[in-house]
Amino acid sequence: MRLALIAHDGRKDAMIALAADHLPLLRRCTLMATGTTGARLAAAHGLEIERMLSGPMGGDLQIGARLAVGELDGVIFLRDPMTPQPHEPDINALVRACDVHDVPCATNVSTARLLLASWSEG
Ligand SMILES: O=C(CO)COP(=O)(O)O
Repeated sequence: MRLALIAHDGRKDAMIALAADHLPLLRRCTLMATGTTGARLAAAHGLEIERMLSGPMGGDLQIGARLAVGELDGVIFLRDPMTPQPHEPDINALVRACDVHDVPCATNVSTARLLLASWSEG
């Protein structure tokens, strides 16, 4: 399973907690992340993660490009719905790419837990 993990600043603690509950699965996965999210996850859990640029610097676009060529099986993208983001077009492009290529994309913790539980079984 090849997963991308992305969280806005207001959702990074939620991402760390989510990952803590699914470490056996995540350790079996090939992981990529935007820059700061990846750094936080690596520091908190020792996960091996390919880190892209930070989101506002183009990291979402890098992940979208990899997804578009078939290199991802799922995306967990904990967006902060309460805070405007300067790179909103990049965020929309990544979520759109998930829809274009029919790649599962969880944008909140509840959906992410459902996907992770499903992937843990598979
Ligand atoms: O902004 C982001 C996603 O849109 C996340 O980027 P960082 O993980 O670098 O904070």
